[in-house]
Amino acid sequence: MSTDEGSVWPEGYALVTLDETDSTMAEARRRATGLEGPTWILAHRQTAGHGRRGRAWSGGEGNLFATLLYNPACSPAEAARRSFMAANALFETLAIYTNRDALALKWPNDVLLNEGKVAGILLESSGAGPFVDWLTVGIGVNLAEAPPTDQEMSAKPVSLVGQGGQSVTPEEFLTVLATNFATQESILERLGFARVREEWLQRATRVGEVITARTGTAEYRGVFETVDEEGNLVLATTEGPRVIPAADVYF
Ligand SMILES: O=C(O)CCCC[C@@H]1SC[C@@H]2NC(=O)N[C@@H]21
Repeated sequence: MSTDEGSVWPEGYALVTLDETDSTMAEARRRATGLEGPTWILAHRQTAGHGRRGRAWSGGEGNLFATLLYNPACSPAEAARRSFMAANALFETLAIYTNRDALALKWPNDVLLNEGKVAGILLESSGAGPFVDWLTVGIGVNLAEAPPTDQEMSAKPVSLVGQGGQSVTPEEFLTVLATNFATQESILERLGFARVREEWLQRATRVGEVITARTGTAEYRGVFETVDEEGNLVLATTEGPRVIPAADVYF
């Protein structure tokens, strides 16, 4: 498939486009049983979009609401590291439509534009054994408008257009994003997670600076040392190094 702007849809990936759904995550879950191959689900509107930690994810038509459903044939821990690949793919895609120096990645899986949150990533998987049965990589990008928020956010929402970026349709954006994500899969296959991590760290914000990580039950403040081989946040705190698997980060 090729779009008006000339981008080519990646081989081996199916695309389902919906005018409206509750959430592309829920839509993917419903389609997981009969899954024949990697499938991107794109919706123009969501009535019950959600983000990490059960937060609502809203936004009007013109923004991107998409989920990739596939079986990566790996353990749950390896599946979870796909969020770094999604972040790298998002960074590369957004860099086509705006100044790449204004973009940065924020652990664990936000993309910042001029320090505001322009995109979020949500992973869900299923499987009782050593391998996942399926993985969903949900991606929301504020292409056209930043949703209003009354929730506590660690970075205020911004939109691509609102920050002076080019106007792009969700279809065109997803075509480039899907291609960039497929490239990340082949980097993982050929060079391993170490290479994905290296790319992510080059684009990460606040490495070497003092940040705060809130886990829901505890708060840690320290220097953002790195992200380890498992994708954990590593903070140097006054009590020594602290390895954090999941948290919200505040600057
Ligand atoms: O930053 C976050 O909390 C993650 C946001 C993920 C939002 C996307 S929009 C497409 C997909 N469908 C959903 O309901 N959520 C994800």
